[in-house]
Amino acid sequence: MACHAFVIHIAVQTPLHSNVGGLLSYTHGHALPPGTLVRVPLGQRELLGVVWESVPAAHADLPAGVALRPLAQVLDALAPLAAPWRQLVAFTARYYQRSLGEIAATALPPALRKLSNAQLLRRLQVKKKAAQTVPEQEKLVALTAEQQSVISQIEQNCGPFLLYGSTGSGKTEVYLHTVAAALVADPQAQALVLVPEINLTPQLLARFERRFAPTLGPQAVASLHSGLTEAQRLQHWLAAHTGQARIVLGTRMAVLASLPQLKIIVVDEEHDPSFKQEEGARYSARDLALWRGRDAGAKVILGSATPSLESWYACQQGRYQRLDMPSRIAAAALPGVHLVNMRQQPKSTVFAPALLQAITERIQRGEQSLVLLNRRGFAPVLWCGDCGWKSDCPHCSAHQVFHKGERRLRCHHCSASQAVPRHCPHCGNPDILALGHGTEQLQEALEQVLRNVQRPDGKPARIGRMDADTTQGAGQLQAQLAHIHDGSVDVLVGTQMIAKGHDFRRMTLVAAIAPDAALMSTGFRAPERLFALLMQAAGRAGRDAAFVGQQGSQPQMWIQTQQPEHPLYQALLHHDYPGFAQQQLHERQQAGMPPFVFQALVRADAKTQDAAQNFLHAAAQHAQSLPALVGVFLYPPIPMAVQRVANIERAQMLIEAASRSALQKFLHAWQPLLHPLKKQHKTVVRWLVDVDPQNL
Ligand SMILES: Nc1ncnc2c1ncn2[C@@H]1O[C@H](COP(=O)(O)OP(=O)(O)OP(=O)(O)O)[C@@H](O)[C@H]1O
Ligand SMILES: [Zn+2]
Repeated sequence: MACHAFVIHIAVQTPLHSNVGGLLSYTHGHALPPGTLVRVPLGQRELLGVVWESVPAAHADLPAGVALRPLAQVLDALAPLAAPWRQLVAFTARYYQRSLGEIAATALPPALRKLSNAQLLRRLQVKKKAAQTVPEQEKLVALTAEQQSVISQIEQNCGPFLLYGSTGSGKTEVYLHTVAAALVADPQAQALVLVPEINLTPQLLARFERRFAPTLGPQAVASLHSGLTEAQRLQHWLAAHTGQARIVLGTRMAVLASLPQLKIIVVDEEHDPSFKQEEGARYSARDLALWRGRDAGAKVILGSATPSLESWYACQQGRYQRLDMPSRIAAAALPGVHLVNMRQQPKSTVFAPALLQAITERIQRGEQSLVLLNRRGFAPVLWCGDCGWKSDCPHCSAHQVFHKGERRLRCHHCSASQAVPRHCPHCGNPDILALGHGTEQLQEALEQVLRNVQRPDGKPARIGRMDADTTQGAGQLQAQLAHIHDGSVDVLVGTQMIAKGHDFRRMTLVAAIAPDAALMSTGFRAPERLFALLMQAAGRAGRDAAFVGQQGSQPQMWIQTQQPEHPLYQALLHHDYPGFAQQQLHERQQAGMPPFVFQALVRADAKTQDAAQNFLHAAAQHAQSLPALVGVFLYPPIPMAVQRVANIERAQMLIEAASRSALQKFLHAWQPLLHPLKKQHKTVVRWLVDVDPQNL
């Protein structure tokens, strides 16, 4: 008996939905500090878990007849995860309606699951010996007046701050300075810097390393993102947990890192939708950063040239402090915006002649242009003019996209692919047409029309492309970015991935080829997203005032549209984010949409649409008996916009409340009723709750 004197409650990731609040109990000879990592048996397997609390067996209040199993192993090579980290995990689980164990497992590096205590100990020792080269100290630039003023505001106030700074206004320099100030003020302090996309990490990482590694050592800056190997991710996570890493830079997953001395958090491009995790635990890294900062007493700086309407509104309410940097560095001009009325162009026009002329002149002068189209592949659909056949995905309610280079049709929802048919599979017609355009086709078209255009060195123009298809392989992304920076690409065709964050120095023209498609989209966030995308894209042009001046060039943003009079484009014409935000917030308030209401979505996936909707109807029925339903509105279940994916029918039900706490209270009361419901609806494959959903 003495050897099992304590019952230890452990956060473990159990099979989905089987255990809601999710602590499992085991026995151990003595109490363990909360946050200790352990390995526990579950069925036939052994899983990683985190100690939540230890209770003397005599007081454990267990149901009679339950025999607990002992812990398998205590990983005490590692210091326990600190209380603030556990609070963050607990908050995330509670707020996003997940189990503690799932969030803890999401937050820990996967490699930890496989290591024994002895192996872990070895890792910790090896890591200390690892020698790395220290980059050369970067030369410090003189701060602009706007940068100075913002930095001193951050020093003197608590925040949270919204750094509303123009594209190319030097926000990165503000981050570097405020991080440096926090690290100097406290020799143990740690900083967390979040970026939306993995493709933005290499250059920012290099920047932080050049600034900090010479003084703090090569291991002071660590990165956390999905592009790391399991071994790297473990090593970087350990560096953060042990305090050796003073700065952790990463994508949304980094917000859950163990940072025992966290003093400052930066969320760059805070408006970006990628901060929201869209599968598993659907958390918003930006929102968690704000919670974590408040809880840990760390300053939080959100930065953007096109803030989210949520953050903009929070400033208006006085919840965040807004700091402005309206000017670009070295008085560089924002690009002049040209709206091309495509109603006045022949129907088949892909590039307006005036745009091609402007691109041609830039190639001849040795400047770069960026051509933006948010659709990869060659054409979104193949079509037979004789019988009306279309390249529909057999498994999804979507077309399969034509990828010409690969000679395949590929579904962007389920990844199913097949060879491109030579004849119409229905009627045998050999003339199948590619409808619409993707980035692959634009690249081919530009290679064709610009084939006789020469660069200043007499060589033919080079057309590059960057999208999810060209950047899959290891190192491809960095290699392609390097080509753009060293000037070996003259025109770059790409999707939204190249439109934001990058500091391209030789780019003087950006063109959005067919942005109207996004205007037709039904989601209420579509205008906000489109405006941000276009303004960010425009922000890639003319960043280097000296280069523009020496070239005698003019930075330009071209927009090809059927609706030049649309208020969104008119606001863009004047780079008027505040005007656009005001108009959008007004509309949202009138229509009762976020940030004026709070939303959650329940989704059900099933073999048939009826089954999915029936589950949601039953869920709504169960809600009627709950007192917490007061002030909460349940909309009727509807099919999702893409109704079927991989042969699974999907339905959703929107839940709305005027206050966050009313919504949370309701979800907490309701969720326990939904778990048993799944058992009654056998054809429901899965269901999930998405709190503060971004895609409606
Ligand atoms: N004080 C300064 N003096 C000279 N150059 C500066 C200064 N501050 C920043 N820069 C340079 O200005 C350029 C733009 O800065 P940065 O990339 O930080 O812009 P940003 O505000 O993050 O823009 P975006 O929102 O488009 O990402 C960079 O090349 C940076 O090195
Ligand atoms: Zn499919």
